[in-house]
Formats: sequence, C-alpha cells, structure tokens
Amino acid sequence: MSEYGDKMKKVAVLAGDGIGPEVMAEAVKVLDVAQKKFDFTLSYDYADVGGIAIDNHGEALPASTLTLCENSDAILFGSVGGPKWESLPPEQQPERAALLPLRKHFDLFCNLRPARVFKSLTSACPLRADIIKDGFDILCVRELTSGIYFGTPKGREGEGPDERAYDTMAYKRSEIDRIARMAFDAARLRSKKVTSIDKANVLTTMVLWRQVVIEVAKEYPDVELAHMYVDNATMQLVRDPHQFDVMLCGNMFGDIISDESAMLTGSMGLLASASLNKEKFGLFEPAGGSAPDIAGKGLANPIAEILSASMMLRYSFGLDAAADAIDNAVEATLEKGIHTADIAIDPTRTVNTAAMGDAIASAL
Ligand SMILES: NC(=O)c1ccc[n+]([C@@H]2O[C@H](COP(=O)([O-])OP(=O)(O)OC[C@H]3O[C@@H](n4cnc5c(N)ncnc54)[C@H](O)[C@@H]3O)[C@@H](O)[C@H]2O)c1
Ligand SMILES: CC(C)[C@H](C(=O)O)[C@@H](O)C(=O)O
Ligand SMILES: [Mg+2]
Repeated sequence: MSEYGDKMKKVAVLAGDGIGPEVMAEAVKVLDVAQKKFDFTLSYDYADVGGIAIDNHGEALPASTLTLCENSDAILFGSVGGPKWESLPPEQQPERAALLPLRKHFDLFCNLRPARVFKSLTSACPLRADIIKDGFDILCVRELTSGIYFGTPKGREGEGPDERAYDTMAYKRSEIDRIARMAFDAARLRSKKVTSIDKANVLTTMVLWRQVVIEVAKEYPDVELAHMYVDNATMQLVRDPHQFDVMLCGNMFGDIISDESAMLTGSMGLLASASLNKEKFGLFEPAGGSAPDIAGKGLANPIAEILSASMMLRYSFGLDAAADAIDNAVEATLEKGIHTADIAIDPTRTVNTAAMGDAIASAL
C-alpha cells in the first residue's frame, strides 16, 4: 500500500525497450478510461529499465528505478533487451541485469500466464480447425525465482576444446510446495485439473518436484492431478490443447510452454502475465519480448500489455469489475474484426498499435 491511502494506487511504469513503450502507451490509455468508469485512481511514475537504462544511466536496473518500484503498489512492465545490447557481457545485458533481479528482489515466485483462444480468432490459431473446435483455456503457472535460472554454481572456465560452461538446476522442497499450492488454488477456481510438467525420468530436481506436487495434491482431493514429461507436454499442446487446464511448470519449462501456448492463441502479442509474491505485490508484463523485428513500426499488438494491466487491477488491487470490463472490451474489439497485423484475418484490413488501443478504450 502506498502513502496515498486506499483509493490511490501507485504504479511504477517501466516500458523498457523495443515495442515496450508502444504497447505501454495503449495500456495506460485503457487504464485511464477504466479509472473514470470504475472510480479508482492510479498514479503513474515512469522510469527507465533495460537497454534504455543502460544508455541513459549506465546500468539496466538503476537504483532510482528499483527504489521507485519499492515505493509503488505494482509494477507495470513492457519488455527489455534487443540487438543493441547483445554484445555486452551477458551479466550486464537487460534480461539478466534488470528483469531477473527485479523478479528475485521482490520474490515474484508465481508467474501466471493465461492462454485461451478467442472465439473470433480461431483462424489465427496455427492448429487445424478440427483440433481447436472445442477451444482451449490454459493457465500456465510458472515458478519464477528459482530453478536453472538462478541455481548456483553457474559459470564458465578453461579454454580451447576443454572450455566449459555450466548452470545448476536446483529446487528446494519449500519452493516447489508454494508454487504447487498456487496451481491447485487456481485450478479450484477453474476446471479443477492440474498437469504438472516435469522431466522426472532424467533430472533429480524433477524427481523431488513430482514428489512434492503429489504431497501437496493430497490437500486438494477435489482437484485432478496428472504428470507429464515436458517433451510430451510440448507435443500434446499442439495435438490437443483442450486437455489442459492448469499447467504447473518450473522456471525454464514454463518459459517454453508459455511461448508455445501464446502462439496457439494466435500471436505472442496476446499473452499477458502476472508475476506475484506472497503479499500479492506484482510485476505485470506481456509474456513476449521487445520484438525488435517490428519495433517502431506501429505493428505491435498491444493486447498482451492491456491484459497485463487488467491482471494488475485484478491480482494486486482487487478491482475485479474493472479487470472484467477490460477483458470484455478486448474480446468485443476482436469480435468487431479490429485486428493488428499479427492476428489479421484479412491482411489488407489491419489497424496499427494505437488504433487497436483506441478501439479497446472506446469499447470500454
Ligand atoms: N519480458 C521481457 O522483457 C522479454 C521477454 C522475452 C524476450 N525478451 C527479449 O526480447 C528480445 C527479442 O526476443 P525474441 O525475438 O526471442 O522474442 P519476442 O517475443 O520479442 O519476439 C518473438 C516474435 O513474436 C513477435 N511478437 C512479440 N510480441 C509481439 C506483439 N506484441 N505483437 C506482435 N508480434 C509480437 C515478434 O515480432 C517476433 O516475431 C530479446 O532481447 C529477448 O531477450 C524480453
Ligand atoms: C527475457 C527472459 C529473461 C524472460 C524469461 O526467460 O523468463 C522471458 O523470456 C519471459 O518469458 O519472461
Ligand atoms: Mg519467455
């Protein structure tokens, strides 16, 4: 809670790089309408993060940006990274020096990535019509602050043919337990099925993962639990996505599964995400990246950022009615046939990023 009291929520707006600023402008546009309609007030504080912060301040996560986030009620994030900063030492690059530290600093262990096929967009789904005839509605619950992303040791040593590099995949029982509970709690509000994605046939970490998930499941007898190896899961997602409800994943498998499920909805530009800690403080960002191939051209789909803003209202501020209204406005806009290029049914009739934001704002 900020010092502004119950009604005013302080949002740190970190647009970042590439398409980040373009899609952020549309999310703010929609949030502005939502505030008037639902009588709540947000204050926005903008700060640099990622490549732009390296350019302006010499580091990807300046202390001033981190302090702003600490003094805010939520973080609305765009995306970071891009070719301009790829030649820096890996630990100074935007992804590793800004996004991962932010997740770790605020203990944002629970990453929710919902993917569902919008009725009006079934033709944008790359799967055959008979496969998606029943639609799909998947929630990827991804562990976000541990696993191979953060395990130590991590390093590179030696030279010549003997040079080696290594990462460590490690999970503590408590880390698996808490993310599993989030998945089961979420499933209770949905179709009551959790599929835990692992690689317990090869990785010791994943043997513990499966064991802990089975233990947690005993407290949720009303929720069905299935286990699936990650290689099979990526295949089953394209064979029959309808079979999944909640997919519970470790950090790296969730990264991969969520991009795959995003594309099944029609575009990376549709997949929102919430990264939450146990106090429900959160960072809200599209699952996709800075999309350097389309940045600056007005081609980016702002829906993932707009739906991330909606998740912020729902999960961090408890403003469910406003969040529902934004989600419905997105759906209504898509149903009117208003599409950016990435999801266009008729490529000769597309709107740009700002026009998509305008249409959603006016539908709201
Ligand atoms: N959260 C983040 O900040 C984040 C997430 C993923 C990748 N990245 C970074 O972004 C950069 C580019 O990564 P990448 O190319 O692997 O993945 P990406 O998600 O940026 O792009 C993959 C493809 O999806 C398309 N796409 C993504 N978002 C879109 C949108 N809103 N509308 C329309 N099309 C969209 C892109 O045009 C591209 O063709 C890298 O530096 C990567 O590390 C950042
Ligand atoms: C940019 C990168 C560090 C990040 C991740 O791997 O978590 C991204 O791909 C994501 O999915 O949020
Ligand atoms: Mg990813």
